[in-house]
Amino acid sequence: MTRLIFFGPPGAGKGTQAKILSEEYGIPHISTGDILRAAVAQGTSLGQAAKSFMDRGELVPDELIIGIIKDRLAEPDAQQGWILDGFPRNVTQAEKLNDMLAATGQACDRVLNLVVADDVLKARLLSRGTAEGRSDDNLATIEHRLAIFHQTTEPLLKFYRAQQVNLLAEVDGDQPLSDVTRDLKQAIAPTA
Ligand SMILES: Nc1ncnc2c1ncn2[C@@H]1O[C@H](COP(=O)(O)OP(=O)(O)OP(=O)(O)O)[C@@H](O)[C@H]1O
Ligand SMILES: Nc1ncnc2c1ncn2[C@@H]1O[C@H](COP(=O)(O)O)[C@@H](O)[C@H]1O
Repeated sequence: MTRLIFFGPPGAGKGTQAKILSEEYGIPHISTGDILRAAVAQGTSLGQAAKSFMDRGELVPDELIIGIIKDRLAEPDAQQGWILDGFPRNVTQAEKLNDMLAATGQACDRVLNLVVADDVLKARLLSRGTAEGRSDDNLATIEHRLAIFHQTTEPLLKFYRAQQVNLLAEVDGDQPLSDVTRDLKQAIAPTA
């Protein structure tokens, strides 16, 4: 059973690595950002409610996000484990996740913190904006997303550090892709 949270700032490589390891471990990659972008593209009520927050680089209100995660974690494919990417992003979300897991006798196995410096992140996100056309990958919104990360999301590290010894592991995300994957695997299963 593998239940993992990929943690880190925008552009740290959470999605890239989650895709690789979800295939390797045979567990779903659950990205709240991907779910929201799909909802925006489909014009659903969730997408309409989330769009202006996403365009500004603000966090979408907790009640919307928590509902998404609750429904997604109840799907059959999520019963054997998962990789969360982009959730939780504040202490309220982390507490709700703990409550949801406790209600079904589950727990997170590892929180993997991908560490990358802001100047590297900015360069990565600007080039992703050019390559993939993600509308929030413009300089002003990138800078705001980084500020929100440092103000609101990064304090979660203290929350997880206080939860349980060895729950949180730090990985250098500023290395070639395969080295990051290797270090993540080592942090997930140190004896493997
Ligand atoms: N180790 C790496 N070295 C160089 N570039 C990388 C590395 N990992 C990811 N990238 C590139 O950086 C960009 C951001 O990566 P990715 O989308 O995986 O980040 P993320 O943490 O999921 O970001 P966000 O939270 O904004 O969605 C992508 O263009 C990706 O190809
Ligand atoms: N967990 C979340 N809480 C609030 N808002 C969220 C969350 N996950 C995604 N968002 C919104 O979507 C964009 C893009 O997210 P990425 O994880 O970078 O793909 C983010 O800026 C929030 O507006």
